[in-house]
Amino acid sequence: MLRWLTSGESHGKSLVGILEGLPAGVELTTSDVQERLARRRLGYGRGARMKFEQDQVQLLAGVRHGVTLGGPLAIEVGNTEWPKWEKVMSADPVDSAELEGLARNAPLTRPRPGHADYTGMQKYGFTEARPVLERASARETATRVALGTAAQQFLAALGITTVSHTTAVGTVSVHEGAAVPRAQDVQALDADPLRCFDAATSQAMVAEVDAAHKAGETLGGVVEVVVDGVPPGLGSYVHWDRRLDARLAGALMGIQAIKGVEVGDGFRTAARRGSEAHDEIEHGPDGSIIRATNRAGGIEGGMSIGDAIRVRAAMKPIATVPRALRTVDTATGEATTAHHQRSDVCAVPAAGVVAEAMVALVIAQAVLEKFGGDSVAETRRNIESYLANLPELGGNPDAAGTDGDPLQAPAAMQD
Ligand SMILES: Cc1cc2nc3c(=O)[nH]c(=O)nc-3n(C[C@H](O)[C@H](O)[C@H](O)COP(=O)(O)O)c2cc1C
Ligand SMILES: C=C(O[C@@H]1CC(C(=O)O)=C[C@@H](OP(=O)(O)O)[C@H]1O)C(=O)O
Repeated sequence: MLRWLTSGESHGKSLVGILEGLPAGVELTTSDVQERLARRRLGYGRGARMKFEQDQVQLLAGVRHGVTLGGPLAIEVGNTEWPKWEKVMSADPVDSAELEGLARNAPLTRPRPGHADYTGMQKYGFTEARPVLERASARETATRVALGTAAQQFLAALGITTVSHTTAVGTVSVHEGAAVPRAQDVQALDADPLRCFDAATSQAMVAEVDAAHKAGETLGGVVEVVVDGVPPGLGSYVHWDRRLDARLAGALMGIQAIKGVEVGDGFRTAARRGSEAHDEIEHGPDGSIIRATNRAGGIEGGMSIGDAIRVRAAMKPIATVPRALRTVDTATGEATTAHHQRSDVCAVPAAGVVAEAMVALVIAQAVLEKFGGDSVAETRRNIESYLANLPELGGNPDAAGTDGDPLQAPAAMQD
């Protein structure tokens, strides 16, 4: 079973992630992780912190000479800003005289609507928001991207690729039916200020961010993750918690500020008639069974069907609004405005990179559940054997690749 945990505070010394259950033989280097983390920092509209703070990656355990060993993987993402926070965030007690007068240590008693501040203080018994926001902050997503890199490397070795892109920022969105990026488009996406695959829409998104910035506002948006090469049959219809769509949705909703998830055409499907909503089954040119469309996003009955998986996540606008929202000072009870030092105007492109990492972790988990394997080679063998024996029910008897026997695998999949 693949499982993962993250630890660390926004202004702590380091974030640490542990990934347990990854097979041996996955190629993974420090620069692979660094590269993905750099991608998470991209995006028009991110705040000052992305410029002055750096991620310092160390593969602490589970990898030797660039290849995983099969034991738990431990990745540290150190924070170059730590010297400035050493006293404020010290694990050990600090003399109160040393903290006195430190602006960074000023109690945050004006909780931000839309963030975890107020209820976090109530729930954990804090009198100010610092101890809450340190963990609630999306800085933690750096760890997910680091662990997601390992999952993506594993999946890539099996021919499964993941890519994310921005489909909406505020009111600007890519048009229905716009081209969907694939793995080979990652460089082009990274070069786009908003990781949007449509140049004209991207320009409009830049203008939307500029307008929000000028107005002291923040923005949300929508990201999409596309996974190619997934074999049919991951997940299951037999129980709610085994459904692949449910697991992907849970992982995406677990990202800070994500408020909605769509699988395939999702909410748009709800407005269609049945005949326009589903993916009809037909014979491809070689007689194999294919789908005429991919509206379902590659998942039916809680199982991957073998077509590209497409999932979208909707992000709410950043909670730390420069034009500060109304709140109550928890120390005095007076009506006031929420604390604001700085913030991202829009972090949607970064959320896409995080979403991609979460999707990769869930798909890797589902692959290992179905196919097992202590080494990548073993997982690959198991997948090949499964595919070679997967019956192509209803294949065209006259076409190459099947003799029409429903239990006969297509020739292309046989050893
Ligand atoms: C990549 C990323 C960057 C974010 N940057 C900020 C930020 O600069 N300021 C802020 O207030 N919230 C930011 N957020 C959102 C907060 O983390 C989020 O609003 C908070 O956790 C509450 O959201 P929730 O109700 O979904 O938990 C960011 C989220 C993500 C995913
Ligand atoms: C540090 C990161 O994101 C942070 C996530 C975040 C939040 O409230 O979620 C708030 C901001 O931090 P601050 O309030 O200190 O400016 C972001 O910069 C990061 O993604 O690495």
